[in-house]
Amino acid sequence: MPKRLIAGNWKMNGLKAAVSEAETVAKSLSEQSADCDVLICPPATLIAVFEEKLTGTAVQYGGQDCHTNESGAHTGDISAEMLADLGCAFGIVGHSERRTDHGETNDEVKAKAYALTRANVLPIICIGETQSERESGNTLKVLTEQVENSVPTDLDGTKMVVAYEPVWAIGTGLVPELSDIEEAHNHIRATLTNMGIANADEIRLLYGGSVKPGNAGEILTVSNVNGALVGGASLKAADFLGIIRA
Ligand SMILES: O=C[C@H](O)COP(=O)(O)O
Repeated sequence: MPKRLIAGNWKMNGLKAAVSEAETVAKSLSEQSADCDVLICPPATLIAVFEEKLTGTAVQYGGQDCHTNESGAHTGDISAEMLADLGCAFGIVGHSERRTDHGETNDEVKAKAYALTRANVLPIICIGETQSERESGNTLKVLTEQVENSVPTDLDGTKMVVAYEPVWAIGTGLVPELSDIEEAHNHIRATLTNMGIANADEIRLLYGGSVKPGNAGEILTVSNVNGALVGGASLKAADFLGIIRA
């Protein structure tokens, strides 16, 4: 079974003072190690501060998005190489907020995953159904389509992470039944295997959507759940540590 990954996504939250929360997490892990990898993806404005404060600690850090090109005239964008330059271990791509706010397609998400791989940054590829897709009984169909079209087939399974985030569970306090999470994760694993991806059984499948200290323990026991992608609860060290220790 792959080593668990507990990843925090700060989204568009956090000024410089917030880095102390990440430092508190790192200090706690130095006093008592955790049986999982720990990652925080701050806003791009803080990545250089993370490099300064967290290099050499047990807290890895990463980006929330990247451009597909290495450099060029793309105002406001950041390349995978720029993330690598600051020591980012991972990069999130295809988060539902990027798909919604910026109209990102599966093809673009896949291209971004390749860009990260080019720069030796591990992609965390996000997928997940909307509420209406779930209500119309199309959850597994949507997941199949997203996995088949967002995940590169020629990357080794140890070199990527897939995050299942039901869109309706993000930031709402709503969480699927554990049996629904299990069905989705088993389906995602089977789809990745059917795609012929090498070491598909080693791909870490994260669950994301209203993960809190109080529900993380049971979610992390679900078959084929190899970690969590945490939004709101990753902003405060106490909450994030509660999930890491769950
Ligand atoms: O990337 C993280 C997810 O969108 C989950 O966010 P949340 O934990 O605030 O629901």
